[in-house]
Amino acid sequence: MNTLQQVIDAIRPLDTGAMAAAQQRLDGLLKPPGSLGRLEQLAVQLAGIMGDRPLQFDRKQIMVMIADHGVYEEGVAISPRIVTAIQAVNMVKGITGVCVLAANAGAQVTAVDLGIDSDLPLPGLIDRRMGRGSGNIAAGPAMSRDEAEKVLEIGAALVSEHASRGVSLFGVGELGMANTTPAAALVSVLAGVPAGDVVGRGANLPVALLQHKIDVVERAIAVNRPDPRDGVDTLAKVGGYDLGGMAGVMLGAAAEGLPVILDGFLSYAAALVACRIAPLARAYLIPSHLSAEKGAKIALAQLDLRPYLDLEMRLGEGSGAALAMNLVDAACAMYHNMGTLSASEIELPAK
Ligand SMILES: Cc1cc2ncn([C@H]3O[C@H](COP(=O)(O)O)[C@@H](O)[C@H]3O)c2cc1C
Ligand SMILES: O=C(O)c1cccnc1
Repeated sequence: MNTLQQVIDAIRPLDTGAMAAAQQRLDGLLKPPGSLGRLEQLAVQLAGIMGDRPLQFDRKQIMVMIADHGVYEEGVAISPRIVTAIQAVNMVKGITGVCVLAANAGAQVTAVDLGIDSDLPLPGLIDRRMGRGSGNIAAGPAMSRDEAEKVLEIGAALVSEHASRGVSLFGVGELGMANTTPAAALVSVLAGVPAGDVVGRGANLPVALLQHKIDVVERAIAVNRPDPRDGVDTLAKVGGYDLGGMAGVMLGAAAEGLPVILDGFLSYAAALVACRIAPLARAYLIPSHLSAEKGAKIALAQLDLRPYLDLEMRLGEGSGAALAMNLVDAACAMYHNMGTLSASEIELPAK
């Protein structure tokens, strides 16, 4: 398994030559140049990521990073804690939202246990358990710095294992009751905004409990004093195993030179961690949808990413990443299969 430093050192800027060539091809396709809008920009980004490799993604994989959270005990979530384990098993059964949307996009789902609070390993999950949930961030750190590095390395290693088996497009997802609390703490710290601006209702927390959740996030930051310049420190102090695993998947994909599609709010928090650790990783991130969670816009603005879809979704699991895989396929189909202006002897004035 590569060390975090090796993963960081392997990340390269995008291939600007391939991007210029892709732009030229797009401008020559049978349409007014630019008229396929952001689908064209997506194709250019993908071309820059793939360089001289084919712009084609036959094997797609959504990595669902799963863990419990000590901060659950502060009463910041209303779903029973056991739902993490139950829903993890449902991932293996293929009946969750992400599984159904992934199947519809021709993608596989891998469910990774990074720290579910359960007596025994759960059948069908990849067991990378770091413990039975991270620490309660309202009282102390989520994990040690060593554990934070390890969970990032685990996420990156899972990507390289799948890449060596031919996966060329990744999506991130997560599962973990109460995880919108550490995610809000990460966004508050890394975007430098008050907790009240980024704490949302997660999975239907009653509005009456929202101020309590804000107080818990503020306490977590006051107790742990994370250093916003240090992504690993911030993850260790106010993050969680699932969020760290997601950041690791992003760093791993960037290190492999492969695109990785974000999901909702939890993925934005993890992306802020990944980009704080390795700013070059950002170029490999493909936003999918605008989560309905409060704080989504702030997190995406900090990442300087504009989502493609706005379906008012707030499920998580990787559901938005699965949907955006259809967009990636569309961008590739457009790029390869459209006719050209020149073959139809059409000449257009410059853009
Ligand atoms: C049945 C069920 C399925 C889910 N799938 C994703 N989440 C989402 O909700 C949780 C975060 O919200 P909070 O911080 O309020 O607990 C995470 O597990 C997230 O993946 C679910 C939540 C539930 C209840
Ligand atoms: O944005 C998300 O993905 C999200 C929001 C709330 C709860 N679970 C997931």
